[in-house]
Amino acid sequence: MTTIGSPLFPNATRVMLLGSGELGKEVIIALQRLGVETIAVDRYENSPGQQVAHHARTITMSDPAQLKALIEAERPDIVVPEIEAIATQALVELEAAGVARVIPTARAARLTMDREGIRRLASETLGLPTSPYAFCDSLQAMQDAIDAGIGYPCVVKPVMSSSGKGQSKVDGPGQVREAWDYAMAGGRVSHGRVIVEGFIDFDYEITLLTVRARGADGEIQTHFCDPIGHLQSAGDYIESWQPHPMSSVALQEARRIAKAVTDDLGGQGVFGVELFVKHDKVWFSEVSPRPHDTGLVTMASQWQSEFELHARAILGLPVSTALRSPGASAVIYGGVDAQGIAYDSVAEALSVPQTDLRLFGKPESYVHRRMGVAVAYGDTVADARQRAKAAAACVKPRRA
Ligand SMILES: Nc1ncnc2c1ncn2[C@@H]1O[C@H](COP(=O)(O)OP(=O)(O)OP(=O)(O)O)[C@@H](O)[C@H]1O
Ligand SMILES: NCC(=O)N[C@@H]1O[C@H](COP(=O)([O-])[O-])[C@@H](O)[C@H]1O
Ligand SMILES: [Mg+2]
Repeated sequence: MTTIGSPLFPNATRVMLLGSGELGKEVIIALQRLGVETIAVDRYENSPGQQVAHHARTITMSDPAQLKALIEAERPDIVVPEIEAIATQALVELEAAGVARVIPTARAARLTMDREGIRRLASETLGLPTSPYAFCDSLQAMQDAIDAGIGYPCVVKPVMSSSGKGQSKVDGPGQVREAWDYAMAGGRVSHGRVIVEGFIDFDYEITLLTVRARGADGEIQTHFCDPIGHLQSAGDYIESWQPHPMSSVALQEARRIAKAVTDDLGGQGVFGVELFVKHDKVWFSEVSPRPHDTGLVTMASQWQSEFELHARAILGLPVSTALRSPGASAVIYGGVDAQGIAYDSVAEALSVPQTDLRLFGKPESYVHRRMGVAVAYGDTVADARQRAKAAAACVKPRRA
């Protein structure tokens, strides 16, 4: 039996989001619709989620002392990591001490915040197919790893980064130093360590949203959403669509890999399992133990979006991953470096039939910061993609 209290009363069911960007904002809205009291935490004030939560807190989430102090003071029933750059070791300790229930588990948050943790688990412990890789602490070590077998082209990424920050493709020896310097400057938390991966020449890549939720019998069940196809530019997603067609062999393999990883990580909630596919061969790339940016499309394509699924799964409620319609999403970048920007031509965007917009309300725009997204549904994926792109292209962010 799941009981939910009343927000702002002593019996409230209180959920704390660690990271409150565009993804957390939607999780918070989903939780609030179920009567949950929400606490949005982020590294800066007036983050998207903080604008809609009952409570807003701003701390350095990568500082274990600050994170512990906040969780001990607030004592939420559930703690939901939303971004990688968190002092996850503090979460492990708080969970072990019975102070916090972390989604999906503190160990999953710790392993996935660092590319090394999740890559070694997937490849070396679970034996899943991945690109060849090496972890390196210096430019020389990276050059040696490339020469010793990773080869060219390869991809260099800080061990702690997301949305392509600090990531670059290296086509030959002349680009190695540049890739190292870019990685050092681009991580979310500077660590001086990178992963260098052999480049996989895939036909397409997908996110397989995988939900671990309790069934009526109280046992954890694994549910798969339809595969989400996506396009990336500079390591960051620009378009996604659902469903992405796959051969039954590749789909079965994708589900096998997703199940193996999520079974090991455990807990309850949504996972975004990123996979590369060529013919019937599937490689594991990485996994988010939380809703995924490419999954924004599910706001148009599923009966229960990935955010609603996450809210339900963590509260122990039933879930359905059923598709409602083919759908697509297209990203709106800031285009300018400025605070308090304005968005022109919103009506034109929404005059594209079967579309919707999310303007995240981030207080500060950068040229390449994701500030909004257009979502669309259609008779086919091609139709939905065309609508989402048309709507996104209408929106014109500018200096106020
Ligand atoms: N080894 C590889 N071979 C080919 N393409 C790659 C490889 N690694 C990464 N990419 C491309 O770069 C994209 C981003 O890589 P990755 O997911 O590792 O970065 P990220 O910073 O974690 O991004 P996000 O936070 O958006 O998931 C991938 O979706 C893929 O398109
Ligand atoms: N790929 C991970 C991802 O999309 N994460 C989303 O972006 C936010 C950070 O955005 P910001 O860098 O613009 O503050 C995070 O809080 C999360 O919502
Ligand atoms: Mg990724």
